[in-house]
Amino acid sequence: MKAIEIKKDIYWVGVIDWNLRNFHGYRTGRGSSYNAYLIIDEKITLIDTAKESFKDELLDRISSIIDPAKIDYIICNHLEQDHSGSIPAVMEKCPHAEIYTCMPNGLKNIPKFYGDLNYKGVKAGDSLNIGKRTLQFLPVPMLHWPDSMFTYCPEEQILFSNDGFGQHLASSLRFDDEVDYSTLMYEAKKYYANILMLYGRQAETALKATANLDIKIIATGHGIIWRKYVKEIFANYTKWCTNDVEDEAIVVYDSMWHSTEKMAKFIVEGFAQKGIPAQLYDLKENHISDLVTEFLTRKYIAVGSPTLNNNMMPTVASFLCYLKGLSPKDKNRLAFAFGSYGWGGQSIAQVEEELKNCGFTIWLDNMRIKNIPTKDELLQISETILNK
Ligand SMILES: Cc1cc2nc3c(=O)[nH]c(=O)nc-3n(C[C@H](O)[C@H](O)[C@H](O)COP(=O)(O)O)c2cc1C
Repeated sequence: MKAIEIKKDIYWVGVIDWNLRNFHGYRTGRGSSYNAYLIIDEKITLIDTAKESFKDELLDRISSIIDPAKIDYIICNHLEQDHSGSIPAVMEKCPHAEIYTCMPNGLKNIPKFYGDLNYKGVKAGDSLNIGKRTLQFLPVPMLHWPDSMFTYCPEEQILFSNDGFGQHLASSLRFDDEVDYSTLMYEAKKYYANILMLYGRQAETALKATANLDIKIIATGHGIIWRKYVKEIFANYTKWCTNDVEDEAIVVYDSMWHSTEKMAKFIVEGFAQKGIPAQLYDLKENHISDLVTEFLTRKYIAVGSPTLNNNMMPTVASFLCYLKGLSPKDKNRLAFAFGSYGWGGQSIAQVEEELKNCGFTIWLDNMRIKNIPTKDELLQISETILNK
């Protein structure tokens, strides 16, 4: 396993997780990578590590450039184990190295992960001279853990952004101009939606903190390194974190006997007649992590469930639980609930309640239809949307 030079004396020494398909519930259909970077300077510096199970691959790539015993500094931009898990394995090779982590939370928490090692805390404005180069630390708390930080190298104009701007995308290629642009941007959007959407304010702060930096390369902690499309990924992050949505709708439902499904189709029809593009998703066929990705840039959301044993269907509950956790709590997002029922029909109000808990504005009274909808009832649905 060889290191890949991304700039003179700066190497990607990460690992590729080709077969990763589930990252704590986020479906990662294209795998991922855990990117680490080795800087050869007067002080040899390793930026981030990798999941513990990939430690041999990481050490192999480092060893293709230098003996890991020579590492002086390890920068831990984020404590989560996919980036920090190989710290003990690396420290076994270079026991005198110093580990830099963000203050206060990184420094406070890291001993619970890796015991008593040689930790140094850094804060906003701190920098570390490593020889010809300097590393400046930019804490980005809650993007997406309390200890998260970016590390910037002004001499090289590289931002080591850890989870920021990352994508779960496994590839033997390392740079944005080498891979398919729409796949790359879709995976960056999916990553933002599933990991960072609830931290929009923190993302905005992070963007402001980097606005005055000259950044030619964003060396991410996952996936592909940005060098050609730096402006584009910054522009998209600005859109995503400010809830700059399109006048488009997403309709999500489950259905046992197709009645709620019929309603869903006439909801899409109503949006289409109104000139609002809408996409329809059956929760039996679609993964919630794909649906929140679609939701990210759409203004309208309609969620439907028939009543099952006095409740909404578990698939719908799961989707709403996930959405509520990630929700940007944006009042400009417009929502409503719908569903078919047999007698009590409790599911529809439950769905509406969860949409309120997501922080959305309820745009339409919920739509309830007893048993199988008639043609007239279905036409009424699309007309209600059209006339709103
Ligand atoms: C196992 C089961 C449990 C149900 N429980 C309820 C219930 O508690 N309350 C209710 O109003 N309807 C209940 N229903 C009726 C369905 O909500 C009704 O048939 C509805 O039209 C189904 O919509 P769908 O075709 O979208 O699945 C139940 C149906 C089934 C099959």
